[in-house]
Amino acid sequence: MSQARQSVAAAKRIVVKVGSSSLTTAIGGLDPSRLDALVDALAARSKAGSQVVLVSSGAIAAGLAPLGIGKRPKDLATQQAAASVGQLELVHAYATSFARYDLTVGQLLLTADDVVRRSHYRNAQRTFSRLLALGVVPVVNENDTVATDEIRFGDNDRLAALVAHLIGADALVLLSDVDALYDGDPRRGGARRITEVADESDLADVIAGTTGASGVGTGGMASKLAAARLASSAGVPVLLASAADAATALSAADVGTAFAATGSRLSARRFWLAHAADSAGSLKLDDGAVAAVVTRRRSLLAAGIADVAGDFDAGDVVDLTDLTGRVVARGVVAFDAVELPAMIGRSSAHLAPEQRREVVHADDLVPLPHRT
Ligand SMILES: Nc1ncnc2c1ncn2[C@@H]1O[C@H](COP(=O)(O)OP(=O)(O)O)[C@@H](O)[C@H]1O
Ligand SMILES: N[C@@H](CCC(=O)OP(=O)(O)O)C(=O)O
Repeated sequence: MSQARQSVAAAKRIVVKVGSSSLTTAIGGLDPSRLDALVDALAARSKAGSQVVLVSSGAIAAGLAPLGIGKRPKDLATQQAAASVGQLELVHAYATSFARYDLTVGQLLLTADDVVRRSHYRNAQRTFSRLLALGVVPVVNENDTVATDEIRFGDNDRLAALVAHLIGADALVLLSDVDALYDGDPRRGGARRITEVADESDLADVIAGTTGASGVGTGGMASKLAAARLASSAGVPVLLASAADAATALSAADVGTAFAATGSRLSARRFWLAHAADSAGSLKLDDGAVAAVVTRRRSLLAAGIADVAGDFDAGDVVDLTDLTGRVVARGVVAFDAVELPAMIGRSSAHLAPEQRREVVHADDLVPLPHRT
């Protein structure tokens, strides 16, 4: 059995994400028998001593039937109305279902702001940890009713990966309507199941579609793959499996696709910087500066900057790119955007005394893995 599967089986703290398509019926609305089957598996895990956090989609899908709407609406206002009605149905169904095992659920609705702003990030961390200490099963979703297009996570796979790191989970399980990652969309036939992903090379031939079969979810396999990469590169092993296989998936059986943790666990601050924070602009680095910050983990000095874009203030997060525009790192910038153009390309000796300091300090800088 692979290390990743063992980690899922042994995880003391585990985040499980389930997609809309795994909770709803073909004619719309929640499917109580599928929801109960999922809760059976999660409750068993909880009774066995693990802390379980459930990230559940399905608010919009669950709201369609009560509102007499036939298919997933395209406009944001109707999606929000459906989520408003559906989220209530969803948590009520979970509360009732977990109560069969004397387990209490708590609802946590997050917006992107809750992880983008550092003070909010810490606050969310505290809430999770208190809920878990109290033996509650947190049921998490995006706060769809207030999220606007600009501030949306947009997909719960990413939200689940962020939550897994936020709470220091030992493993992340992504449950869907498909039983594994394949090298191509299995609906087309001839696709091969990927059982283990040890590193990026195992994903070289994989084509992940951006739409699901059900029409009720978002993002398709592409968003699951992105989330699995995000979590595994930050030290959290991931198992992607079918919701119908939840019980076996949680007990290390050979189902689904297991992603080994590739990177080391980042501190909460570095993870936030790399994956959650909004970037307010970018700095284009020459080759020497890229090598200095990415390979040698040095601070970024004005001399290595070739160009500045965006309207940021000192203290904002910016992307650092190479000369081709590829993002190689992110960091907290120490100068306002208006001040930098006159400084870039100059060595310290040619800068005013108050400008002779790092533009991005090494402690505030995270290199990003190269993605093809
Ligand atoms: N390479 C792939 N491997 C597996 N499934 C894929 C792949 N490419 C596309 N898909 C499709 O993605 C779907 C899962 O996405 P989606 O329905 O959005 O899930 P959920 O609602 O669980 O978030 C599968 O049903 C499958 O048809
Ligand atoms: N927050 C939305 C779900 C968004 C989402 O990512 O959906 P899915 O692709 O089914 O996991 C909802 O509850 O309807």
